[in-house]
Amino acid sequence: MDQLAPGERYSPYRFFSAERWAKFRADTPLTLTEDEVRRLRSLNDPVDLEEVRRIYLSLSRLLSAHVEASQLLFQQRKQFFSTDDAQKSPFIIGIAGSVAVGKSTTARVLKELLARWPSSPKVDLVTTDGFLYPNAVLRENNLMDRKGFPESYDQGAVLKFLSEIKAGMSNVRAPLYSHLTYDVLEGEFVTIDRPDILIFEGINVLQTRELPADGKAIPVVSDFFDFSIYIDAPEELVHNWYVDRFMRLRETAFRDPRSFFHRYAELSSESALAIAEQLWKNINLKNLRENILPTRPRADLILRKGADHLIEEVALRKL
Ligand SMILES: Nc1ncnc2c1ncn2[C@@H]1O[C@H](COP(=O)(O)OP(=O)(O)O)[C@@H](O)[C@H]1O
Ligand SMILES: CC(C)(COP(=O)(O)O)[C@@H](O)C(=O)NCCC(=O)O
Repeated sequence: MDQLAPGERYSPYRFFSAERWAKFRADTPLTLTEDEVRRLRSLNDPVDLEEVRRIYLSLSRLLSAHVEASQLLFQQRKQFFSTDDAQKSPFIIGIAGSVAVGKSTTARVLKELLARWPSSPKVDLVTTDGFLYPNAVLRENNLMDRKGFPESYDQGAVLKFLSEIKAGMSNVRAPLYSHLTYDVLEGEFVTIDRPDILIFEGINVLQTRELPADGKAIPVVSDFFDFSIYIDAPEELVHNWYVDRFMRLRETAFRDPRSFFHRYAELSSESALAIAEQLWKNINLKNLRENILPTRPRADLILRKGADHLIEEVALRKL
């Protein structure tokens, strides 16, 4: 299951090497600078302007075609219903993938590229960590070792948020999370006010649930998506990225006394390494195998990374 399917004939995807994919950029202009990319990337993610040129410009062009097509369909629906008062809802892009695979960098780079289209769309980005239950609730329910698993999120709040966004409502609030305190920021929200495009990023966004026996289906998060992306990489590489990042954070963020992991800043590197390995193996790897990787075949587009976070292969769902 670790390789993307090599045979295209019976696959729902078309596969492209990064080099072939880069050609679909056509005349899409490069609207970011090296400094901007550096500012957008996460700790330990070496994405640079060349990677934006190679991968993200073609992706931006593809997404532009999808957004245009959805606007056209919206106009046709209006004609179909002979109505003029239909509310245009935001185009929602979901981004999924393992912890430490680099979702945040991709989401931020895309947000900037899309916002710089000639039509200057309003693009917002929301991450799902704000919808995690607060640590107090997780502790009460013995779920601290299940952070990131489906049951650690307030799924009802996620669905309410997305259905309000899709209904075209203004000033919809999303809760916020702090990686520093490792907890939801109580009473802090970001307000999303009718964007043209919303990027919704998190490990769990393509998850499904069992079909209800009574036929009364509750929606899943991806029911609200117009396009979905899964960021993929071999398990061993993601493991290395997680551990390397943890060791870098130990020298930076963990030094802050407010950091949940502050106590690890003073540990020997061997002990810190052992903790990182434990967090990876007992929580994030388990979650990747049980809940995240199984959702990969649901994505419209899969970006497959190799060493150094560089994308080596792109798989696009056939129409
Ligand atoms: N313990 C931490 N302290 C500070 N920042 C963190 C910590 N863990 C993760 N981050 C940052 O949070 C963001 C999200 O990380 P993560 O959920 O692992 O997803 P991804 O690496 O796919 O973007 C990244 O920008 C990462 O650098
Ligand atoms: C907060 C996360 C679950 C990521 O959540 P997401 O933003 O994808 O909803 C993850 O960064 C995390 O904290 N995992 C728990 C184990 C660990 O400390 O690495």
